Amino acid sequence: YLVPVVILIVGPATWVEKFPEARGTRQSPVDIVTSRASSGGSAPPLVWRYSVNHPRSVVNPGYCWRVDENGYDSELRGGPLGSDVYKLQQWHCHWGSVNGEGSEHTVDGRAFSGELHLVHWNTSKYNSFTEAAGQPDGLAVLGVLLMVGSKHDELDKVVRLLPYIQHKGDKVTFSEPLNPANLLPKRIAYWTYPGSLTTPPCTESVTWILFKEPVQVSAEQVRLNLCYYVNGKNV
Ligand SMILES: C[C@H](CNC(=O)c1ccc(S(N)(=O)=O)cc1)Cn1ccc2ccccc21
Ligand SMILES: [Zn+2]
Repeated sequence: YLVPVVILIVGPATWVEKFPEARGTRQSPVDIVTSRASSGGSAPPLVWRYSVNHPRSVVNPGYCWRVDENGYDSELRGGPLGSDVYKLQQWHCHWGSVNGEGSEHTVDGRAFSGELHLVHWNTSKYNSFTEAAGQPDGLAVLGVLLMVGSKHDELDKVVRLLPYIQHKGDKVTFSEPLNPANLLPKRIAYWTYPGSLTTPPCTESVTWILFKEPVQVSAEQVRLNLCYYVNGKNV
């Protein structure tokens, strides 16, 4: 007898049907082929300043976790961003189900255990994040590659709250001082390219800035991230 084979394609391959942007010319993530990257030339330095003492919310959006900055002031400018000033809207992470394959971007074909995204929007040109999210120069995302190593103290301020947001839509607000700049690597060399949101609607509105140096997080911190987002606890 013939076994009915139902191939359920719910991943990126079907996104094009619902989100025409996903068929675009600047889709993210990409594999960074380091030999083809040009040197930065005379780009101005990338500069950032974040607010530390304000209430933040950790949300379970249904994949990994997201920290909302709740509109508090911050600035990202310079580098590939021309003369525009961008503001941090939220930051979130992407983990894989198995250690060592969670990152979205790969470097010379190599994946990392996870990837942190600090999402900024262009306040020089647009009036809201949602408006900016639809514009080619609307967003700038700092990408940080995560690898298993020593425990990350700043990230732990979020990881220790994960048990309280086990289900999709859960949200917990905390006011412990936290400096997003401490999530970035010590050396700030980066690759940059014009890309898109990596999740639907995959809008081509992101100037990607991916730091070359990975940041270390402990195996326990990866496990905690995984156990709340892999066993379907957040559905
Ligand atoms: C942005 C909004 C929801 N998506 C995001 O905020 C988002 C941010 C960063 C990434 S990543 N992984 O690339 O850093 C992915 C998604 C979708 N959305 C809602 C209204 C709206 C209007 C135009 C375009 C998109 C719009
Ligand atoms: Zn992301």
